[in-house]
Amino acid sequence: MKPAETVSEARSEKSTSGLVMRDVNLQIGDGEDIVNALSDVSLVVKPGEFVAIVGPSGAGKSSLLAVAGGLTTPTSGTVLVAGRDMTVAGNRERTALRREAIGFVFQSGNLIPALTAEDQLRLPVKFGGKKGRDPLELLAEVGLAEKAKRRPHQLSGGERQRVGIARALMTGPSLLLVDEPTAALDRQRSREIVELLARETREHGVATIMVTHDHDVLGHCDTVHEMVDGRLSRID
Ligand SMILES: Nc1ncnc2c1ncn2[C@@H]1O[C@H](COP(=O)(O)OP(=O)(O)OP(=O)(O)O)[C@@H](O)[C@H]1O
Repeated sequence: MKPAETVSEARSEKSTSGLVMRDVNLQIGDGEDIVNALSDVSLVVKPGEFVAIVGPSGAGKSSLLAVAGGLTTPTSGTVLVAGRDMTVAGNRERTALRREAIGFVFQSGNLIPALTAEDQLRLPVKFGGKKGRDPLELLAEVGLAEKAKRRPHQLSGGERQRVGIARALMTGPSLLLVDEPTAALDRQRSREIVELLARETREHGVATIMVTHDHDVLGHCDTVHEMVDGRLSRID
């Protein structure tokens, strides 16, 4: 049983269309090998808010993204995305919610080698079954108007990352989960990519969480949280 206060808090936050995580625990493994990947993690990210998560390797940052994105079910706790509870949704509903309401951006763009930039953007809409934004307009928004017909090998690392960001925004997600977006980029490109994420977050009212090791880019974020041994605390 959850304490009554937590339940009513979670209910009153149902109208928040970003992310609400309350008292989330994730245990991985069994017996003596059990790892507390997440311990009592609570985090609210409102629409238009840009949150960074830093912390040492193995601290639980990827686990947090996996739970927030409905890829992993936590051992206990509540995870609301766009007001819907990911932890009680069945597999099918969770997949639908993920496609409609959540965008993922990965380290190196994770693009499909054979597809042009424009076609990379059409994919999530094809699978999501939801009317998406106009790919060419979105490519222009991320500074790639001239490169819509290029395939990933004809783009720079920063440009590939921009395509990855545009693709994640195609369905107009409530929540954007970004894992180490600047890992493969130099300083200048890193700054530009994070500036782009900050702008998209604010202009489109997306709740964005970015995991990063790059302390240079934290100035663009609204709040910074640190993950240590599965525990999350706000540091800025
Ligand atoms: N499938 C798994 N089986 C067992 N333990 C796991 C598994 N996945 C993750 N872990 C453990 O859970 C903890 C959190 O891992 P997680 O990948 O979330 O950390 P992280 O902060 O993202 O690390 P990094 O910065 O290196 O990517 C670690 O102790 C890790 O070893």
